[in-house]
Amino acid sequence: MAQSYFKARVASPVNDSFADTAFLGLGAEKQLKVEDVQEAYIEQKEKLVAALDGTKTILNEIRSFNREWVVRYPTLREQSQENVEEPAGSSATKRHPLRRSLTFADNPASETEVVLSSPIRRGRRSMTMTCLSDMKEEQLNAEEADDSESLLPTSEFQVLRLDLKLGSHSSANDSASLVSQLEKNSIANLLDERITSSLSHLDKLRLRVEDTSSKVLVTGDLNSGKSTFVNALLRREVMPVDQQPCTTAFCEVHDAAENGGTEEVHVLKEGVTYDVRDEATFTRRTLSDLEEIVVDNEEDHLPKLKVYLADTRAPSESLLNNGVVDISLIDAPGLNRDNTHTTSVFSRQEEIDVVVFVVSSENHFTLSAKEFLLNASKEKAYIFIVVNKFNQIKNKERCRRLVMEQVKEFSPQTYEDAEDLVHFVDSAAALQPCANPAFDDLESSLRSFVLVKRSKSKLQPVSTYLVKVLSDIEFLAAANAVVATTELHNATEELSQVKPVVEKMKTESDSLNTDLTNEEDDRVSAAQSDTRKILSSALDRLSKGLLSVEHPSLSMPEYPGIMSIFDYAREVRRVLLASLDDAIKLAEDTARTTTSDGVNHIKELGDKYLPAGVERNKRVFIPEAMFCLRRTAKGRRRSSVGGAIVAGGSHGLGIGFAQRPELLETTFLDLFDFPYHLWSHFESDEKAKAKEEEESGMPSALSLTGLGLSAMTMLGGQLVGLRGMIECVVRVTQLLESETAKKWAAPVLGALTIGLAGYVVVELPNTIPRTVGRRIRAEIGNLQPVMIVSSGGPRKKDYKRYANGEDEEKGNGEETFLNVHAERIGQETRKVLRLIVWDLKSRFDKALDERKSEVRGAEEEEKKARKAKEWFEEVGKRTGDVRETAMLGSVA
Ligand SMILES: Nc1nc2c(ncn2[C@@H]2O[C@H](COP(=O)(O)OP(=O)(O)OP(=O)(O)O)[C@@H](O)[C@H]2O)c(=O)[nH]1
Repeated sequence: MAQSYFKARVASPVNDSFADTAFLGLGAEKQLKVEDVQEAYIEQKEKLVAALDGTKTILNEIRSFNREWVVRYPTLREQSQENVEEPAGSSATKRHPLRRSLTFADNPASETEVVLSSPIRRGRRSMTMTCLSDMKEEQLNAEEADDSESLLPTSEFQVLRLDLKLGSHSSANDSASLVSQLEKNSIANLLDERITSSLSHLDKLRLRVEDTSSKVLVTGDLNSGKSTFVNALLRREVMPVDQQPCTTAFCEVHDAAENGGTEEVHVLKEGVTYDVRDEATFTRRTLSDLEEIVVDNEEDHLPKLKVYLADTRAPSESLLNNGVVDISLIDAPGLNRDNTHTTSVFSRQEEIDVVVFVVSSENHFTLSAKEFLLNASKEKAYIFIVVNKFNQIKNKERCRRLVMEQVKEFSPQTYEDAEDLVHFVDSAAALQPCANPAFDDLESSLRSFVLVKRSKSKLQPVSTYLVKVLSDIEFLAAANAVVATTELHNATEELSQVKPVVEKMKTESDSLNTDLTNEEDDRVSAAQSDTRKILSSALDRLSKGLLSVEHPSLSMPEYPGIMSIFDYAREVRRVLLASLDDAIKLAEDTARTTTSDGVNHIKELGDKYLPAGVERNKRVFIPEAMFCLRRTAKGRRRSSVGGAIVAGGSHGLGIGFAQRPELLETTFLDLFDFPYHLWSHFESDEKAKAKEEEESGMPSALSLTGLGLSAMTMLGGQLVGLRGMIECVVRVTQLLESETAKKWAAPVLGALTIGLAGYVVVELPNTIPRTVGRRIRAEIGNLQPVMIVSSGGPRKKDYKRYANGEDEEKGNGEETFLNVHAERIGQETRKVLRLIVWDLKSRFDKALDERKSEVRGAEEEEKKARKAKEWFEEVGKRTGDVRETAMLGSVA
């Protein structure tokens, strides 16, 4: 297997084993070692390829996971001792060395205390993070002990770093303003872009690892002697050399064997992939054209050349024709020529395996040189340094010392291996035929670095990059696992609070409905029955000649004397009717109180059934608004708006009966309730007949007789009680039939007349209120018309029922009166209660729906957070494993 990595045998006529040892310039006894190195290289290369693929898979997974769960970009900060609060009950006296403050770019103000930990797995460590609040003291102590023997894991981004200008120096205000600019999603997008570019770099690295050839980039400051150095390696003056800056192209020097043994120059065409066998991809030129092609090109157009050279030297001496791997030497433009050139060189260094940096011993490292080297050392731990033009330096030791100090600064690992990697030579002298041991030593080291230590020169950069990316992923995964754990806790906590509320509300929904229905029905029934009681008692009192209800502003009129008896009867009628209005008002006031109690109780039910945090009904109930007229938009008074019911027609409430002209009409019957007296003496059919007459308004013969007698007695200047008058007529008739009686008739009649006159004078003032009251009570059923109006307009049915009791048993108008008012007041009560009941029900239903959706949301969050937590933990572990593979692959 190792053989396949040796240079194509067609180009090397010697046998394998001889070639391997001889070409490498090693003794035959070292042959075994070379093969071992090749074997190890292949093994390491395969591991690295696996690690590369594993890393790509993980990065791709993070990208797609980033779409469903926004991956957060974390920052870890050391804490100052005084800011640290120990967890309650902790006896720890000193702060945990791995304790950090975890913040996120999208919310820098919020910090989570975490402890980094590195569980030992197969001898390697991979980072995990635990919230301090989730850790027990023993765990803290164990971590501390563990840490004392180990290195801290990487906790800062190296490759996936986003330039968000965040850091320990940013003030709280800066952070706060940053939050508004950098939302979670935009940071996630930036991270996605960073991952994408890292993925494309991994692709390049993979190609490089798979590529059996090695690319050696020769770069350095302008005029430092790069072309001279390449010529010295080739022992030919091929690359144009000038005292003034001249190289303005990338010249990639290959063994002519790769071009069928022909020495020539291929100028690559832009935009097409170069193929040595496809002339369409390049322009063929001769070596003598090289100077013309390389020198003075436009700044924005640096041609790429393939220069094929036949190195006539033995494979043991030649770098190009080495018999092991295809090597290409790239002569690049000087770094500090201008920006365009420098940037181009910077970008090329990513795809090459070995950087040979040529520095003039006269100038040491310039600023651009240091910048380039610092950048290159991020990936390439080892850099081959050629300190050129060394012969002309007088104080060579000082030059060595100063150069080495600088090397140590930008690449400590190169400094460690300085004997092999840093060479002080004179390239120009190497082109002379005389011996140049320093350059020979450099050449041997470079051959060894490129050929034998390929794992160091070719694989190490890949491994270094991979380890950095994987450490970043571990950090990212660990921090996001903390976020997911916190979100999981939050969701679980929210669920534990909201779920019981929803369950309670679900079970209580029915009982709330029952309570509300009962409350409404009970209050309406109470209002109706109170109305009945009040009005029924009012009618009873009326029939006894008393005010329906006691009222401070209402009293029975004084009896003015017999001469104003009609006026008295009219006034009595008006006062009694007004008192009936008061009774209705009293019934309404009682209903107001009942409704008010109902409203308060419903509010209490709201407090009982509505969960905390739900806004209560803040509307204030105004009882006075019940049974009130409201004005319409046009200013017309409506008998009812919103269900107010008007008793008393267009006169409105409270001035109903007492203002109705037909009710105020006073007749002789208010003085002598003739039918009433007749009922006491005649059979029931007569009673009905009389009542019928009264109702129809057509007096019968009897009532006419009564009327006639009343009129007669009034004409005589005296009033006689009806009962006495009738009795008198009956007795007189009986007496006239006997002779004895005829004798006594005249004196008896005279006495009777006197008695009757006395009775009228004394009794009549007392009987009028009773008579009028009884008559009003009887008239209640015949009221014409009483407007019963609801919010939907007049209700004909009620109108009729009240008007003539059509639906009721005839003559039961009083019952109808009670029913209509009980129903009216009940309706108004129900209307108010129903509104507040509806409000409470809707609040309850809305709150239940909201909490149900909160539960659904929290369940979804919990599910997502649990999945994310498990996912990040799994990715963290997997990344740790891949990192181990990547690190194993780097053994030189
Ligand atoms: N004495 C001495 N002169 C050298 C050495 N190397 C290069 N020079 C001279 O330095 C000058 C520049 O050499 P180049 O090889 O063209 O330098 P370069 O770095 O390729 O130049 P650019 O490609 O233009 O950046 C030439 O005059 C060389 O002769 C050396 O090792 N010793």
